[in-house]
Amino acid sequence: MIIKNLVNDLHEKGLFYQESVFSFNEVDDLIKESNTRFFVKAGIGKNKDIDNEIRSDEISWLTENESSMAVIRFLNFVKELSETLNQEFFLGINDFEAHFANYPVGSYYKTHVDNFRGQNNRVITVILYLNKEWKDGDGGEVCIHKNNSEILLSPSGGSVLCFVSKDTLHEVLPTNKIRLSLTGWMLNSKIFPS
Ligand SMILES: O=C(O)CCC(=O)C(=O)O
Ligand SMILES: [Fe+2]
Repeated sequence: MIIKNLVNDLHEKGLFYQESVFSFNEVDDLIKESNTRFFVKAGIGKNKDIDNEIRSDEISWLTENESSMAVIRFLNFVKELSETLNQEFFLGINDFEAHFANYPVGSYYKTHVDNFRGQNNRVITVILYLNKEWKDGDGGEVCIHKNNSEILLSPSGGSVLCFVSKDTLHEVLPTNKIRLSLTGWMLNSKIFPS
């Protein structure tokens, strides 16, 4: 059901957001998994330049051989979604990349689209938020800029946000609490030179 709603919303609005897609148990397992991992400061663009003016989160990429059941559940969710999107819209999705992202207090990610200049192999962005008990005032909302309006969404635990990567301008507002997520991109292999 979730997958069907998700595909419909992506088709009609280029955007899907829903709370409680993953349970608090699943969120807990992913938080535990993130605590075992090594994070590095996130970079910008192909060269991974560090620029604290643009983004100040820390990330830990998933690898080819993840063994945590919680991560595998997330990957299976993405696989089912990619297969459905390919069947319905021939998007040619054939790969996936993802990282945990940890935003320390005060950090943010300024307005951007999710493709490096001259590349558009990121087709759909999928984010699972891992913050239990997120309240108004905690900041860290994701802000989507669309058709001259702004949509503010909470990074509350278990919520999933998906959008079309190439033309969705978005940003992460400064967070007042540590903010954790699992962020990924469904890829197709087409990379066009700039
Ligand atoms: O965590 C979010 O809400 C968005 C993160 C983001 O825009 C990115 O990692 O490209
Ligand atoms: Fe992004």
